[in-house]
Amino acid sequence: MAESTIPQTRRASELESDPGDESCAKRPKVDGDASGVEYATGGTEGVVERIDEDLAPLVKESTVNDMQSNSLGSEKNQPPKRATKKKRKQKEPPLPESCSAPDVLHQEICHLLGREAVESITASGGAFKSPYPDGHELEITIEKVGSGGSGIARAPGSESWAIVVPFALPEEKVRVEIVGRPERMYSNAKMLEILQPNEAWRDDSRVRCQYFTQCGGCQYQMLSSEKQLDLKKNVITRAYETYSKLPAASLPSTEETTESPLVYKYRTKITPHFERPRKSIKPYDIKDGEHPPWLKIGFNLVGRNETMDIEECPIATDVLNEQYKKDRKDIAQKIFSYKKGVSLMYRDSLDGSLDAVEMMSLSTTDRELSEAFTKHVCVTDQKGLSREMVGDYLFEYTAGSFFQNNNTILPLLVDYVKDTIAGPSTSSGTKHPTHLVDTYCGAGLFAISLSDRFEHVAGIELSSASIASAKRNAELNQIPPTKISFLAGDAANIFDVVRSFPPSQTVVVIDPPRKGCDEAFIKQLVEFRAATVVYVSCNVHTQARDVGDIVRRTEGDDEGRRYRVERVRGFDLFPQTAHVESVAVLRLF
Ligand SMILES: C[S@@+](CC[C@H](N)C(=O)[O-])C[C@H]1O[C@@H](n2cnc3c(N)ncnc32)[C@H](O)[C@@H]1O
Repeated sequence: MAESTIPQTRRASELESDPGDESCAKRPKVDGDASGVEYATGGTEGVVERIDEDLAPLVKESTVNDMQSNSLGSEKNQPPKRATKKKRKQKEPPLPESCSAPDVLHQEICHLLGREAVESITASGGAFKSPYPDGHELEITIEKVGSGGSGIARAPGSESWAIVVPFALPEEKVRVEIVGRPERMYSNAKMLEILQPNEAWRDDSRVRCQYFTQCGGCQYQMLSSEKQLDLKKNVITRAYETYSKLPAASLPSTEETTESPLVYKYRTKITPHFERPRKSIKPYDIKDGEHPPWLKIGFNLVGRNETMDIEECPIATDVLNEQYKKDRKDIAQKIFSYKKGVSLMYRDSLDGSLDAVEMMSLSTTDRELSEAFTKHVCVTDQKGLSREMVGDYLFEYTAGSFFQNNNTILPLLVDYVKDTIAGPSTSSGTKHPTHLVDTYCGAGLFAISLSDRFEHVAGIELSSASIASAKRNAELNQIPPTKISFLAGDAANIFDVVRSFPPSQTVVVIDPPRKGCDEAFIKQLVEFRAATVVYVSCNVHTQARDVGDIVRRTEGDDEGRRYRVERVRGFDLFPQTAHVESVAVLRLF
């Protein structure tokens, strides 16, 4: 197993091209070639770190400042206009793409201010006309927490403007400073002082990280676990209300969010980054142990595309922090040798010194005694091999490719899917489905973990590296190829492969990246009409959109076989942050 003390690095721009890292946008169209050919992809990652969804800029240019400077200037004292220099009309930025983080926030602001009011202000050209300039200080009372984790308030004395404040809680009276240009119907603000805390929710003694409120990674460290779980449940409910477009009566109540067994030290992958020194800094010998004050290695500052220096991350596992701290020293020593900015990768793995086949052949007692099942190491090479157990199954995958980032909650997630597949028992007893299709299967997490319940299992995944891992994982877990098969390709291609699977005895698991499923996939899924569909997602907004689409497409079916949403539940894969993993179960009736 590749385990390296020198971090293998690549530029942030390369990481950003990973398919799994795409933030939610318009439903993707299928690429020209959907023929089942292999697509070579790099590593993938379902959850984007460091994003502050509430503060993600809608547009870079054209805000009220520009518009006002164009419209408010008095004609009297202006020099005569030159006939050749025509004033360019400022265009308002387009609405954010449906389901994107800015759109989710926009919908929440519409809900707060009233949709009609927002529409009429937008029609009159006032959507970017803030009552406040950058730097203005004021006192406000927070009304709610947005899905991205920030507090949202109505501007005092104004029914038509909102203020978004990270780390502020409902009912809190806070003094804030407006930062930056206005966004559509709101200003961003930073909290200066909490004048009246929400004592029922806030307890700052819970905060474990010295960088909390500066780093953009966590939003909720001041909250109890129960409150975090509750907020995430509400995010799911709101997402379905807003994006599924299904009648409220047809939706089940969102179940209680499943808590992560570890709420700190759970994160098994982190990707801190740093920039090369500015050209104005002349190279010099850095003393042993010195960390130049201008060198920032870490994660983004909240709401900014700027790195802050971070020595450790308390939500990451111990082995990751140990290796990272060591590497920071090495990087500082040789910082002038870097010609480009670098994204580092740290992946927690079981120690790979014992051969995987040998490891899996150990008896239960020997497993309990063997370090192979307990000793953790840190893998820093994107192409290195990482290894982890989920329940009784062993998974190996290349460290830079997709694997879920919180090992402690995975058995709970897998068991929920397993139990829910069985369906409600009937008077004639429950007949368990016999066939499983795992789409967007990565290294085979669901296909392999659920395989003991099925006669035949098929998985599909775009990344050929992940498919190679899935095949190897099936072997390691002694699942014969006559029972399980994996295909590299676009998810929609699986429906050609599983023609022999009886739909009434088949479960389809869907676990796409943040952008959700494309139309070709949904169309074929609906045509296939599996008895049960389990949709796992790290972006509940695209999930709600897709689930609504699936259900609507089966309305009016001649044979009356429609999908209904039977269950929806969140899993807290990312405690202390506003992210939630959501599982929806659709059953054909
Ligand atoms: C959120 S991950 C889920 C992986 C896996 N189910 C797991 O839990 O480990 C999404 C996966 O979808 C893959 N993917 C992205 N676009 C795809 C497509 N069009 N067809 C098939 N797989 C795709 C990514 O490579 C990534 O492995």
